[in-house]
Amino acid sequence: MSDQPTVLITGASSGIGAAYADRFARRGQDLVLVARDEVRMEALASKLRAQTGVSIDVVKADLTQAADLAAVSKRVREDDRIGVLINNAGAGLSGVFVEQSSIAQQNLVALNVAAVLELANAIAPRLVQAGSGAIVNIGSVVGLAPEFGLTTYGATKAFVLFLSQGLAFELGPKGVYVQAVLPSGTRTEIWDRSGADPANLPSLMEVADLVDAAMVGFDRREPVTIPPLQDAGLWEAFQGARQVMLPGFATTVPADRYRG
Ligand SMILES: NC(=O)C1=CN([C@@H]2O[C@H](COP(=O)(O)OP(=O)(O)OC[C@H]3O[C@@H](n4cnc5c(N)ncnc54)[C@H](OP(=O)(O)O)[C@@H]3O)[C@@H](O)[C@H]2O)C=CC1
Ligand SMILES: CC(=O)[C@H](N)C(=O)O
Repeated sequence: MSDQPTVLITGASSGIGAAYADRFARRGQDLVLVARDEVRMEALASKLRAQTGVSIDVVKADLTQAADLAAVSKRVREDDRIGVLINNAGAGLSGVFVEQSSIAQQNLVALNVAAVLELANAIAPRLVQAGSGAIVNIGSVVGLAPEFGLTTYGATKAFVLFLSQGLAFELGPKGVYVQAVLPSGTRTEIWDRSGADPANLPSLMEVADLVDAAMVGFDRREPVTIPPLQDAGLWEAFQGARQVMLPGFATTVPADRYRG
């Protein structure tokens, strides 16, 4: 057993989550892999156990199902070897808002929002008590861009960014590191799964490049890591513009433009 914290990764059966599993295993950290496809996770776990010698548990769970989410949440809450949560499981949703069914939107929110929130909620008190550990939430640049037209998906990812920034503000001073990772288009199965038109795919980053960049941000304890953003100054300017507004919210008087 490793003396480093165990890493629980949701959505570890493919794509970004599987790449995270590979990177943390190569750092010698034990893993808990969570997703629905047990066969794929077992295959990944066998390979990584053989290559790295780490211990890996596989947990089959559909995080949109209350009983499965509760079981994973209980594990996160109670297993004090788990010191890093990678909140990665997520899905996309193709089509325009008026054509998406309410149930499809609700399922998306269950996975991309409710499960992320529940697992953060399950681990945070324990990490605060320990004064260490990390929560990594996988958002998306789409959460910054209503103009991309992926309204429901983008809204879930805007939630992930806000949650991460709020948690960083609350938990950072208590020794817990919180990172939001905002990929843009990355070559994974998400496009196929969400029914995206292959003819309209954006240019895609390779998943290994995305996760290696995210790990650089992780090691630097960066609060928000945006691997495709070439000019970090743009993000800083965006944050600065937002923060300039904040003191002005403390007023009891409506702005002049709203007074007749
Ligand atoms: N690829 C991209 O372009 C981008 C991806 N992202 C985000 O990255 C994250 C990972 O996606 P990515 O690797 O690209 O896509 P993949 O489709 O390859 O991976 C998604 C993972 O989530 C798991 N998953 C899906 N539904 C459920 C469920 N109901 N319960 C439990 N696990 C589930 C899948 O496993 P299984 O089917 O076995 O359950 C799989 O392991 C997502 O949050 C996504 O929004 C963000 C920006 C860009
Ligand atoms: C489905 C998508 O839109 C993509 N994964 C992204 O977040 O860029």
